Amino acid sequence: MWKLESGQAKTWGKGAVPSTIFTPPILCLSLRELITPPTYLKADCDNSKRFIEYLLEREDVKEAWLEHTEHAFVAGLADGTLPLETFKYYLIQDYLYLVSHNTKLSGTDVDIRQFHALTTRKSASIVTHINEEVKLHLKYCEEFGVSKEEIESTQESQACTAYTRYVLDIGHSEDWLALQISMLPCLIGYGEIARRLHNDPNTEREGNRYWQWILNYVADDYTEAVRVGSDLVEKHAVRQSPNRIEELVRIFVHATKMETGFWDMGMEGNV
Ligand SMILES: Cc1ncc(CO)c(N)n1
Repeated sequence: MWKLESGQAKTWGKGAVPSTIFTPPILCLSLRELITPPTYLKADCDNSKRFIEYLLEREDVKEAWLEHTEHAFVAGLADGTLPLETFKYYLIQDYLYLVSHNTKLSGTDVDIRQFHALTTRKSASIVTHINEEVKLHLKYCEEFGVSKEEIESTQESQACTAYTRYVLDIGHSEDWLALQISMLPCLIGYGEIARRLHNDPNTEREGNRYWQWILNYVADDYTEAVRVGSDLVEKHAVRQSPNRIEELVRIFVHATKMETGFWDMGMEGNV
């Protein structure tokens, strides 16, 4: 994030008139950076590829992405073999995860620029959707015999805490786009997993108690949230320098590993 160095503050004119002179970030970029298109728009790339597509096809992203989207937990949802207690524990933690994102990212208890921006810009749709998902989740938990009281008396797992605090940390220490990228695996991952399982003829439908989970994430409201969130990232990604893209990719990979950690936590039970 760009901070005002103490040496940058200057008094302007006579008396105590304002002001701090802020060095715009653009001055700190080299000319080369400014005129070089982002790596994924270079001549040797297929320019029609959008940023997210480019991201997911990168060798250094692919492995982490597959580990998350094709996790054993996901396979257990697809064929219905995931033990019920495992799923219930995951569900509780997922609720705590969503609530944590919801309250912390909605700007209600964090007063920093990015979070205000999140609630006031269109990107709020991501947070708004989380809001919706929280409500849905409670109903879904009930169907599995998990009450609100049980959820609220359960401690957050380490994986849950690590993930939500990582996103918060990016929000505090980086800028708005970095925050969006740190939430991108969360947004697009479940959408991609559910779409794949939904289209796969080998997925158990009848008699699979987790089929509804798949349906939840192919539902219109979720796919719409994915579309809006993705479009927003696309819009801003084209304006980033190559160095910045590399930084964002690192954030994306880290957040993806946090998603995998969340499934691991689900499989391993109470950690
Ligand atoms: C851990 C996790 N990632 C993504 C989603 C989708 O919003 C979710 N509910 N939980």
